[in-house]
Amino acid sequence: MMHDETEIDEAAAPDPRRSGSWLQKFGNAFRGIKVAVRAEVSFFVHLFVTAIVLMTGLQLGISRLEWCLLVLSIAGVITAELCNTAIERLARAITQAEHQEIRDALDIASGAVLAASLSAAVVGVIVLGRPLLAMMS
Ligand SMILES: Nc1ncnc2c1ncn2[C@@H]1O[C@H](COP(=O)(O)OP(=O)(O)OP(=O)(O)O)[C@@H](O)[C@H]1O
Repeated sequence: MMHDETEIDEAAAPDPRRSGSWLQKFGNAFRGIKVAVRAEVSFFVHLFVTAIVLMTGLQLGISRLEWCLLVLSIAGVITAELCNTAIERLARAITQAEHQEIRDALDIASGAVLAASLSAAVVGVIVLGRPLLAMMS
C-alpha cells in the first residue's frame, strides 16, 4: 500500500487556524512574540533600552504614576514593533515584487514605530531627566 504523507503530516501538525481554546490562543500569541523577537534585531535594541530605563527607574525611586507612564510607553513601542514585523511578514508573503501600496503600508508601519519611540523618549526624559540630573550633581 502507498504511504500517504499528506495524511500523516496533517495528523502530526493540526491546523493552527482551528485552535479554539484560550490556552491555544495564548500559545499562538506567545509564539508570535518569540518569532518576532528572534527575527528582528531592533527588538534587542528595544529590550536593551527597556532594561536601562527600568534599572534607572528603580535606582531613582520614581512614583507609581511615573512607573505607569514608563510601562505604557515601553508597551507602546513593543506593540508598534510587533505590528510592524507582522506587516513586513505579510508583505513578503504576498509578493516579492515592488508595489507602491506595499511600500506605503511598510513605511506607515515604520512610522508607527517611530512615533511610539519618539513619544516614549519624551516621556523618559520628562520622568527620569530631572531626578537623574539631581542625582548626578
Ligand atoms: N515589495 C515592496 N514594494 C515596494 N517597496 C518595498 C517593498 N518591500 C520593501 N519596500 C520598501 O523598502 C523599505 C524597507 O523594507 P524592508 O521590509 O526590507 O524593511 P527593513 O529595512 O528590513 O526594516 P526593519 O528593519 O523594520 O525590518 C520599506 O519601508 C519600503 O519602503
